[in-house]
Amino acid sequence: MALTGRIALVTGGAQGIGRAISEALLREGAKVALVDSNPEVARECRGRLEEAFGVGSSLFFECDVTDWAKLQEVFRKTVKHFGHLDIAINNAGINNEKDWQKTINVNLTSLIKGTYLALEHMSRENGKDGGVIINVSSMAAFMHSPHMPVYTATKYGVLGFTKAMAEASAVGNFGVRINVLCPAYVDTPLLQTIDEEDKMGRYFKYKEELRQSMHTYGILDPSLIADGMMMIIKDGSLNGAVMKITASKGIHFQNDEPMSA
Ligand SMILES: NC(=O)C1=CN([C@@H]2O[C@H](COP(=O)(O)OP(=O)(O)OC[C@H]3O[C@@H](n4cnc5c(N)ncnc54)[C@H](O)[C@@H]3O)[C@@H](O)[C@H]2O)C=CC1
Ligand SMILES: CCCCCC(=O)/C=C/[C@H]1[C@H](O)CC(=O)[C@@H]1CCCCCCC(=O)O
Repeated sequence: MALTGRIALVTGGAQGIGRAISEALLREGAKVALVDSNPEVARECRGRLEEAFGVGSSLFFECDVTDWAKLQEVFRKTVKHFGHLDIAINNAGINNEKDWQKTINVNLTSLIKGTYLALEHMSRENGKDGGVIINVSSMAAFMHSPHMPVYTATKYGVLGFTKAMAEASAVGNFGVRINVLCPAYVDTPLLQTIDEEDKMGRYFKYKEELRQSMHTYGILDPSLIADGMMMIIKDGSLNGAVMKITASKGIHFQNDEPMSA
């Protein structure tokens, strides 16, 4: 998919991985709707992006992805403003083992809703022209840790949901490629949550072990995750792909064992 004139929507787009992919998309001539619940980071991000890529290349929506009505409105306004939607990246995610139900609501429930909204505006089922969806899981879906059990559960859920939706899209001829991306540790503010007792709750006492895990496995730059996302966006053959990104192997894919009869 060449990106000039393509329209992307990125949740959690104002910081970290979401900001990295938003910048990468803008550099390649796409237009981006950034959806984020944090007005401060969004304001700073907007200033930088408009300075670098011009006013009008991006839209900013202050929206908590758990607010269903607002999320519907954001998708609707994006399509109304730009005319169509080609790329949806469900990236927004948190780590909060204390308020673990919020973690499920942001990381999984709202990602499911974001996927369905993207299909509403992209699927051939609805007379649209197709597109690509990237859902962000984690290597926590392959190497669980005792420190973040609910975060881990949400990332397992994102993996399974996305693989199933890719199959549904193929069977239903949606014309939408649906893929999942599983990074290891990435150098973003999310990692600071391991030092916050109000986020780690009962698992706060394990923070040194988590630090050691980060040291063992390394911490990736967000730009590498953006590179992986761009690969998925540009490779029209990818549907149902599970992209892993680690320090040891870089960008690579999970090869599923064939289903046995
Ligand atoms: N940083 C890491 O080590 C890894 C992160 N991931 C995943 O990557 C995704 C992005 O994470 P990071 O960029 O690291 O986090 P981050 O905390 O740096 O950025 C997340 C962005 O999402 C926004 N956000 C959070 N909750 C929101 C909500 N309810 N509605 C709208 N926006 C919301 C935040 O305001 C922030 O701008 C998450 O799904 C995370 O689970 C996966 C593997 C590793
Ligand atoms: C602190 C909140 C952000 C958590 C980021 C994340 O998703 C971390 C995942 C780790 C999980 O909690 C336990 C792990 O071991 C995950 C990292 C695994 C890295 C594997 C690298 C393997 C390799 O390099 O071959």
